[in-house]
Amino acid sequence: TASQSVREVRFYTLEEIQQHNTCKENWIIIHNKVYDVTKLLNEHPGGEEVLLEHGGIDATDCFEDIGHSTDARFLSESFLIGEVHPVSSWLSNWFTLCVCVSPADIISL
Ligand code: HEM
Repeated sequence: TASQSVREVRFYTLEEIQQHNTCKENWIIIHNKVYDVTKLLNEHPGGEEVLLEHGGIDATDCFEDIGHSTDARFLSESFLIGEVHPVSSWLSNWFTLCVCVSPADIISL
């Protein structure tokens, strides 16, 4: 039916994404999209270390610096679970610009 073809976007705040950075789960952010790469860890050709290092945070620069192939980008789709909530993302950028700290630092206080 028509309703089934509509893909809903699940939004996550940066705080929620951080909460899934545990020894059991590994969520990362690439271009404002959220990926649960827990099941990729063992199979990632670049190793699990780089993914773990970016758990709960933005891995866009690292992902792009490596120059991932088209295949890798296609593969990433299967780990996509949502997007960073726009307000959360905006606030984070604002904090980083104006206060030179990330909200994650404040939350951890
Ligand atoms: C959903 C996310 C990701 C997927 C599906 C993925 C997939 C892949 C694949 C298929 C390769 C083999 C080379 C290629 O096809 O381009 C690769 C290599 C690599 N990836 Fe990823 N990757 C992801 C995220 C990341 C992130 C976030 C980082 C860095 C923090 C990273 C770092 C690397 C490195 C260092 C290599 C090795 C490059 C080399 O040996 O020349 N990857 N990845």
